[in-house]
Amino acid sequence: MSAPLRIAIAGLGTVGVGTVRLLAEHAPTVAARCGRPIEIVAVSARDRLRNRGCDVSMATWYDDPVTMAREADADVVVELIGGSDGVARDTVLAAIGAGRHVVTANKALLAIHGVDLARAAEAQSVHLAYEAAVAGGIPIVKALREGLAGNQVRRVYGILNGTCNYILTAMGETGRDFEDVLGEAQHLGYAEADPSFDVDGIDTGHKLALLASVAFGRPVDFGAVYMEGIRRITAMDITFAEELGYRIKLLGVAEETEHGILQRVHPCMVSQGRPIAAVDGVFNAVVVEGDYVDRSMLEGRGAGAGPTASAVVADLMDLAAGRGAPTFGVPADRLVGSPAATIDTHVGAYYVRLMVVDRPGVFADIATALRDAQVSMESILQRGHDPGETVPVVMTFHRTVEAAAKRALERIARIDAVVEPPCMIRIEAF
Ligand SMILES: NC(=O)C1=CN([C@@H]2O[C@H](COP(=O)(O)OP(=O)(O)OC[C@H]3O[C@@H](n4cnc5c(N)ncnc54)[C@H](OP(=O)(O)O)[C@@H]3O)[C@@H](O)[C@H]2O)C=CC1
Ligand SMILES: N[C@@H](CCO)C(=O)O
Repeated sequence: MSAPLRIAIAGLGTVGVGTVRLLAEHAPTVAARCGRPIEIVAVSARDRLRNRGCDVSMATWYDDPVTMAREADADVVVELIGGSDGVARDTVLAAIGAGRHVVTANKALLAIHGVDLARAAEAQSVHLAYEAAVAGGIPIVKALREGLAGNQVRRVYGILNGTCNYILTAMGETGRDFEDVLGEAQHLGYAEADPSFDVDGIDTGHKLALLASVAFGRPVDFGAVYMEGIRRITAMDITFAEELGYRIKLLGVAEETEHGILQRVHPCMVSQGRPIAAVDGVFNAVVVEGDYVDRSMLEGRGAGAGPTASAVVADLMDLAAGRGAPTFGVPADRLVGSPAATIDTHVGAYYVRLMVVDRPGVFADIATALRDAQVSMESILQRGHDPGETVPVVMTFHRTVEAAAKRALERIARIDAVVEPPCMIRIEAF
C-alpha cells in the first residue's frame, strides 16, 4: 500500500471531532477504498486542555492553525473552524500558499471568497474541496460535478439548512416555541456559531450560491441571493398551511428565468404530496432539474457531526486516491458570468396572513388594494368572528409577479384595521 495521506485538522469542534472519530473507526475500510491510509499528523484548536472525547495524541498540537497550515508536515489541511474571514481564511490561504490541498466545510468562506481561493489553489496546483459545506452528508457537489455533468441544469433547489428544518418540523409537530426548539438544535450541534445565520436564511444562501456556481458554471454570486428567514413563521401559519394542503419549508432555489439566474431563499409552501414536503427534522434534500436527467433528488442529514464528517472524509479519500476536480466544476477562469434576476421578477402564487381588527369594510379595503395592484385572489378565510377583536385573515393569490404582490401588500399594510405587517409565504408548484 502507498504512503499515508498526511492531514492536519484545524478545528476540533462538532465536525472536527466527528472527522477524527470516523477516520479512527473506519481506518481499514478507508485505506482499502482509496489505496492508502489517512493519517492525522497535526491538529489545532483554541483550548488545548479541553477533553474532546477523541484521541488526537498521535498528532502534533498547534495553538495557531495558520502556523500549522504553513509548517506541519501534511499533504492536506482540513479547515473546520468556520467564518468567512479571519483565522479560517488565513488558514486556507496559508495551506494553499504552502502547496497543500484544502478540505473545508466552511460555506461562509467559500460563498464570499470561493472564486479567489479556487484561483489561488489552481495557481499552486492543489485542490480545494468542500463537499461538507453544502447539505451535510448529501454528496451533492460531487453529484452535480460528476454524475449530472452532462446536463444543462434548469433549476436546483432544496432544503439546505438542518437547523431551520428541525425547527419548522418541531414547531409543526409539537406547537413549541421557535426559541425553545432553536436551543435544542444548538445543543445537538446543528446550528452555526451565530444561529442568526441559520434562522435568517444566510447559511442557506451561502450553500445555494455554491450550488448555483457548480450547476450553472458561473462565478459564485452570493451578493445576488435574495434571503428571507423563518423568524416570522408562527405555529398559526404552520396550522393554516396544513389546512390548505401544504407544508412550510425554508428552501433555496436557483433557477434559469427569462431575466437571468434567480437565486432565492425564503420559506415556501409546498404541496403535502411532494417528496420534499416529507423531508423532516435535520434532514436536507436537494433536487436538480436538468434537460436530460429530468428530476433527481438526494436526501440525507444536513447537519451534525456524523453526516458532515462523512462528507469531509469523502473529499479526503478522493485526494488520497489522486482524484481531484476544479473547485466549481471547471477552472475558475472558465466560469462565465451571466445576468442575475431579482426577486421582483419572480412569478408565483402566494399565501398571506393578516391580523385585522374585525370590523365592517375591512375586506372591501383589502379587495380594493388587490384590484389596484392587479393581483387576483384565489381564496380568503377569516378564522373567528369577534367584532372589535383581532383575528387572522388568510388569503391566497393566484400566480402573479412578485412586484405586484408586494405593491398590494404595502397598501394593505397601511389599512388601519391591519395591526401587524402581513406575513407572506410563497407557494411553490414543485
Ligand atoms: N455543525 C455542523 O453540523 C456543520 C458545520 N459545518 C461547518 O463546519 C465548520 C465547523 O463547524 P462546527 O464544528 O460546528 O464548529 P464548532 O464551533 O463546533 O468548532 C469550531 C472549532 O474551531 C476551533 N477554533 C475557533 N477559533 C479558533 C482559532 N482562532 N484558532 C484555532 N481554533 C479555533 C474551536 O476551538 P475550541 O474547540 O478550542 O473552542 C473549535 O474546535 C463551520 O464552517 C461550519 O459552518 C458544515 C456542515 C455542518
Ligand atoms: N448550521 C448548518 C450546519 C450544516 O451546514 C445547518 O443547520 O444546516
